[in-house]
Amino acid sequence: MDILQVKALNKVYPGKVATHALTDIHLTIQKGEFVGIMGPSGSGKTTLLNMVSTIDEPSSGEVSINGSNPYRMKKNELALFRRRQLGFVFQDFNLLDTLTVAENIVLPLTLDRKSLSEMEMKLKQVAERLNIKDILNKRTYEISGGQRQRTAIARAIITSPSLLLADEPTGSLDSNASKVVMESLESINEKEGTTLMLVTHDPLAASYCHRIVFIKDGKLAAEIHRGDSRQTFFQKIIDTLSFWGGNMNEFSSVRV
Ligand SMILES: Nc1ncnc2c1ncn2[C@@H]1O[C@H](COP(=O)(O)OP(=O)(O)OP(=O)(O)O)[C@@H](O)[C@H]1O
Repeated sequence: MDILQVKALNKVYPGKVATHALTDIHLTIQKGEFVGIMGPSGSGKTTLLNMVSTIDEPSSGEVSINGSNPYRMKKNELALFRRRQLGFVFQDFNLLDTLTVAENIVLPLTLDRKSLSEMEMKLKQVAERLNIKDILNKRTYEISGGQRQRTAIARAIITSPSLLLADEPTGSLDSNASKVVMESLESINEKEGTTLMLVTHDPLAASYCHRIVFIKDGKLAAEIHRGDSRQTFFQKIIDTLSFWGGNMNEFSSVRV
């Protein structure tokens, strides 16, 4: 079953000199897949993520998520659709410092006016999955970067979204915390069957994906699939990045 279908997608940013950020993108992501998007700086990764997350509108083409085209929805319908069908994880966590970890996590359910017992049950489930049970009563400034990102992931999955979108989720973390965060995303994908789309510069983070789509100058340039070995996939990612002209200085030097 297709969770995401992107067809003939184009995005032009108008201006004195218009930027053709995406050209004729076709991309399908099936239920349960874990797909990475990579490419050099300015290649169009964030633009693609913004079109899928409905943050910004395509200039032409189609986006379909779980069978619905969000760009044909009215404003209220779209807000509800985003809250129920999509989960977001960002580089800088986007947590509210005035709330505890638990309050941050249940925020989407509060907005949906779910009962207290349902919130407590779901909070327990996601906190166990992300291994953050012991920090639920802390404020977000009292926990580490890796714990903050796991809190953000817990908040993103508490509504059981059809598609979890992650934009550089390890970008602000050291290599140990990155590993724990990527293992958490992998476990959510494997155990909950959550479909994931991840934008990253980091080959190590990308090596957790099943499939990586490379973008160059706004066009799809290559696609590689992971076999049994993450180590081999990591090397394949490095090779593909250097072949497609990414500046290797942009990529982290971590090793599996
Ligand atoms: N709001 C905007 N207005 C005008 N041009 C934009 C806008 N956002 C992005 N661009 C341009 O579109 C192109 C693609 O940018 P995008 O941010 O999608 O790239 P990226 O691959 O995510 O880059 P990075 O890895 O550096 O984040 C670039 O040339 C960028 O300058």
